[in-house]
Amino acid sequence: MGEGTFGQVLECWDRESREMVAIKVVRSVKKYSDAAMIEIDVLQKLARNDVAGKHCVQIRNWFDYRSHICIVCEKLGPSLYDFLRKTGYRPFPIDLVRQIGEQLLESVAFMHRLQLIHTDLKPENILLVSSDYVKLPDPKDGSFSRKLPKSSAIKLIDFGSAAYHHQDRSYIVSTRHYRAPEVILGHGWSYPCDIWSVGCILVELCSGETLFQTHENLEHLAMMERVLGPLPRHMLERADQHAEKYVRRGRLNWPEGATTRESIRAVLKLPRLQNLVMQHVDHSAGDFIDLLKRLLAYEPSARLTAEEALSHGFFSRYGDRRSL
Ligand SMILES: Nc1ncnc2c1ncn2[C@@H]1O[C@H](COP(=O)(O)OP(=O)(O)OP(=O)(O)O)[C@@H](O)[C@H]1O
Repeated sequence: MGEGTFGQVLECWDRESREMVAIKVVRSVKKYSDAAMIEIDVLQKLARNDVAGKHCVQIRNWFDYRSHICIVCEKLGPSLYDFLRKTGYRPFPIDLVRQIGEQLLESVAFMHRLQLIHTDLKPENILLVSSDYVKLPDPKDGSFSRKLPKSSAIKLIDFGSAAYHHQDRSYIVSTRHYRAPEVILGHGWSYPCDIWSVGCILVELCSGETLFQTHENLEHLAMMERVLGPLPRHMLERADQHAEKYVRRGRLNWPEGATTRESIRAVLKLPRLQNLVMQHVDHSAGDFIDLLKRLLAYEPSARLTAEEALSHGFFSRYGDRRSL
């Protein structure tokens, strides 16, 4: 069902419970086995606290097979990334973005209440519960070629990088595109780094494209400034020894520090957040833009918490319609 540096996820038939399950078979390398044991611990804690099992993938069992840690979980559907990829990166309608966004924030709020930070939220780690989809008429030509999930129900997976609030929080976290500015600038991080990732994910669902498509720190920060406005001086001035080279006289060293002309062009090509959203959303665009600005606030302490975000007008002003 999936493959990575950690090992493989296999679809299996559980003869005792008579159901299909997903088994994560971890490579027999100490680094990965240790991470898997942490993931098991987190999955068990989540399961104990989420009796209805609606926020996160449910662990069924685990065992050690010839020094491969195997984690047995309920079988879920495709990831949001897989769904987008298979449908040609076609943006999701705003009502679907709202339903997914609300559940995502509920799951993040649930983790944060348990003092857990996911640290690797991205469309690959958000799975649709069901693989069923509906075909809808394409507004352009009327053909039934537009695929959407039949149900918007989602759950989080991949707790291998989850961290407790009280742990050391100085190392680099998150997959590049979903990484918060305080992580890049080496300020240390906490719950707000998950919220930044949620902001990036919601933009991606509504546009079909990764918001910050980059592989380099300075270019990444320049992209943020292009979409969201200038980074505050006090944040730039607090950059650690690895990041101080991105700052000159209290501002981002851009475009002077760019490595190529393509890089400058890639940044210039990006629209402001407001324009980006307006290109894809008709109704409720105002509420959506306001929510995104608060999820993508540079200053971590100014960013909404998951709980606060759930009370935002983008969710409260519209009815809850789980299935389309
Ligand atoms: N319960 C599940 N049901 C269905 N598919 C799953 C399930 N768990 C994992 N997968 C698939 O396997 C992939 C890898 O799983 P997971 O993200 O847990 O591994 P990982 O080591 O953390 O991967 P990564 O290298 O992306 O961090 C997922 O992206 C998903 O496609």
